Amino acid sequence: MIKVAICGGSGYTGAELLRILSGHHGVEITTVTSEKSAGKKVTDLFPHLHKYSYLIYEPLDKKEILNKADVFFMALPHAASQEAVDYFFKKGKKVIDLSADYRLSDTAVYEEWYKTPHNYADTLRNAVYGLPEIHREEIKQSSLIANPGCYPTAAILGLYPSIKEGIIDVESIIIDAKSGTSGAGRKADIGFSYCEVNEGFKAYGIVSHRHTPEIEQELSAIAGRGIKINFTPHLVPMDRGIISTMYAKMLKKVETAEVISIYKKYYDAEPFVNVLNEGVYPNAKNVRGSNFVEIGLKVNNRTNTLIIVSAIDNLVKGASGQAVQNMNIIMGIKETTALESLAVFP
Ligand SMILES: NC(=O)C1=CN([C@@H]2O[C@H](COP(=O)(O)OP(=O)(O)OC[C@H]3O[C@@H](n4cnc5c(N)ncnc54)[C@H](OP(=O)(O)O)[C@@H]3O)[C@@H](O)[C@H]2O)C=CC1
Ligand SMILES: CC(=O)N[C@@H](CCC(=O)OP(=O)(O)O)C(=O)O
Repeated sequence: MIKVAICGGSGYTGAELLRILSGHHGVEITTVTSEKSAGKKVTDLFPHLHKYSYLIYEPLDKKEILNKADVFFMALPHAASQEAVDYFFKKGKKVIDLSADYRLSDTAVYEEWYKTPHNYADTLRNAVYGLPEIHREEIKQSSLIANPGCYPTAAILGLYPSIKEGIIDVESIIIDAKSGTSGAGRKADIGFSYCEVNEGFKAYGIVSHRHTPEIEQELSAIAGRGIKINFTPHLVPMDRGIISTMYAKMLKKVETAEVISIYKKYYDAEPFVNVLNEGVYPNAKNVRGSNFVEIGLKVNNRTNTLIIVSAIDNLVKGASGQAVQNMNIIMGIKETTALESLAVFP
């Protein structure tokens, strides 16, 4: 049995880790942390997680919980994660960080976009960006996984084959993404209260969203040169789900059917990527509650543009599902364990 601790187990991604791991027979959850709910049962906050009636939240006391687990999931806000990740990693534990603290390989870029210091450049050098479809071999060798952001997961997987195959002009990429409200976490915030979000639909973080450098870092590595993107996120009144619609000018004359066939070849062996047939486009509902990614493609011959649409569940492939996928890889377990469920539809 792999002993698992979830630091930040009272938030949405922490709760989603518990839900997914409830179907993982090789795992025992020994520790869940919360500062505000220390002393309460998991089921006091989340009755749907009744399988865990024995689990009681405790504060994140690093020394106290160190020997209770082999794998530490860090489901904490960025900045709050940095020190604890460094501590558990240096003590020889496997660490999967759901925050953004170890995703950007350059601390100066992190500090510019997150407006907070990064104090662990030495540990950062050991982190692998945990997108299995692109970095599986490095993930296998690593004990510190920087689990990707939700928008970057949808965008990078959608763009990867087109960039790799030189189909699109990387200077022209536009990423227009929409997320459900759980993407903002469970914390109380007026901007995410019912009346503010329900029946609304708004753009935010234009030009300034902190996922911009993360997407640029990964796309630049794929392209082999520096890429700058236009990325605009939107908030939609759904609980969960991301749709990312991407546009790029084409460098080659390729018809839709051929682009789809290239994508199918790229993702043929990938258990969680579903490239849709011509004329079928992603729906956030088709991936809700699942670790799947849907990708739809269409060439606009009139404007010489490739349009790529990807859909994920932000809490699953965009966070906790991908984190479990990474745990399975680093622990040498079948990668799809506890992740095979199809979407909840409708
Ligand atoms: N929501 C999403 O779709 C995605 C989220 N992420 C990232 O995952 C991480 C967790 O997100 P999410 O679950 O949504 O966030 P939530 O706000 O829902 O939960 C945050 C958790 O962190 C704990 N926490 C907050 N501050 C501290 C602190 N200073 N020290 C210790 N514990 C603390 C909270 O505990 P307490 O009970 O004490 O408040 C809570 O358990 C974030 O970094 C987020 O950016 C990544 C991809 C997608
Ligand atoms: C709807 C919404 O608010 N979404 C979040 C993204 C969540 C996420 O993936 O954030 P991290 O990179 O911090 O892990 C946001 O835009 O800030």
